[in-house]
Amino acid sequence: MKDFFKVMDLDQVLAFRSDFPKVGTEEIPLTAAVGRILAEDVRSDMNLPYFRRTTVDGYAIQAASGFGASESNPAYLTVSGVISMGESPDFSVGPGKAARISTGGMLPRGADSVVMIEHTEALDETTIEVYKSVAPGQNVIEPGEDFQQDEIILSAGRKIRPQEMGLLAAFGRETVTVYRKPVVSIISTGDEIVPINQRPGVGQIRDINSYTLAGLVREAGGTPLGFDIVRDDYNALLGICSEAVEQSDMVLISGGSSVGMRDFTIEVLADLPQSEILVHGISVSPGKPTILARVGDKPFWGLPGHVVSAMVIFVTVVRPFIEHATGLSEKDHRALGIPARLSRNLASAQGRVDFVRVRLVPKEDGLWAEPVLGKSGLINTMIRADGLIEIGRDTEGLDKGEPVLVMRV
Ligand SMILES: Nc1nc2c(c(=O)[nH]1)N[C@H]1C(S)=C(S)[C@@H](COP(=O)(O)OP(=O)(O)OC[C@H]3O[C@@H](n4cnc5c(N)ncnc54)[C@H](O)[C@@H]3O)O[C@H]1N2
Ligand code: MOO
Repeated sequence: MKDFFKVMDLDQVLAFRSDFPKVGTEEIPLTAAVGRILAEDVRSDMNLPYFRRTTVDGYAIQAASGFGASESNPAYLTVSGVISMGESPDFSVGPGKAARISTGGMLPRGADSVVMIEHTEALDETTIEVYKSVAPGQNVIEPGEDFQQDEIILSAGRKIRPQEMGLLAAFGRETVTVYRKPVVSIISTGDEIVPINQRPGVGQIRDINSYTLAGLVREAGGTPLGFDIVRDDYNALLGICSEAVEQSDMVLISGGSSVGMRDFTIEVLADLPQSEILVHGISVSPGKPTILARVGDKPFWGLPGHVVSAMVIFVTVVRPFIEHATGLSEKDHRALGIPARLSRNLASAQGRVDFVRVRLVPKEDGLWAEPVLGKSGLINTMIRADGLIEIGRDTEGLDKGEPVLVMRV
């Protein structure tokens, strides 16, 4: 009988990431950059903001001119000008003076703060009463307060979110160099699997994994490349696998990873040119029957066929490899979960890591994680779940009320 012959711990498997290269880079328009991974360090070529600017509508003054001012004892200041937006004021504000200014306007020389319009009253064209004092620097953004000239404002490996797009825009970057999106081939195998546009006959099932995996690949920053369903046939599988390796940066094949009579994945992988089996079996549940091979310099995964197992292995193992390929600075999704408390006791076998599907339930006393139990062939358990919790390999289980981290799925 066949057997799993290279069973490894999760962390041993994850350590293989560094054996694989990152994908190349490309220059893209800033408008298309959201979700991409920066491949360059970006340096500021000027202060942001470039000039001292106010955050309110009011009067630019020297703070000392209004010290001690109150409703009952206002300070009287002389208006020496109005500041036009987008221009540098050509006058200064001395002691006892004020200049009308709008939000975002540049402070004139001499002024160090801005008193809000609602804390003043104009007595006539040139005189105001100030009812509230301001501290030096109040209601003002200093030059370089946001970002200083000549600093690294974003480092390579950073995921570009809308706020990073805004920052790049602030520095006039119309294009940005990012890592290419890794192309990930997705192959489903099994004589019983039919395309989703067919009504399954008795003994058949529609291809679920190609779709869950394509969604997961996209979420992880890759581009999925779909293939036709492959029958349980050594030659057919070998042909498609060779094609997939040619056309992509990583291959995922689901089904046929176990040790049954029709599980050819391991043989095909062993026979592909320049192939080395790194892992055959991971000490996790669900998803033990997982294969990782290196074909040339590309990772090739045999994922378990069960719909939940394929997803769990993707988010816990495959995703970190995709993120590595995209150049993303290391991000530990398992450690970044949402803190919650377990709603019931959970038993677990020692010697393997268990990933348990949970639903998040907000209650008066905080967030609770309620296990969604069920076989790993049932997609409904993933539909009802909000995430996964991890039970460590040296733990016999968790007690009701114990703190857990919920990794979103
Ligand atoms: N004697 C043993 N049998 C099994 C073991 C074991 O350790 N010893 N492990 C079980 C576990 S756990 C899993 S998971 C499966 C994994 O098996 P395979 O990776 O070889 O997958 P298949 O047998 O091809 O399929 C399993 C199951 O999933 C369905 N499937 C497959 N592909 C798809 C798809 N694209 N869409 C929807 N459903 C799919 C398939 O019809 C099977 O029902 O092995 C256990 N057996
Ligand atoms: O490991 Mo299987 O992947 O438990 O269902």
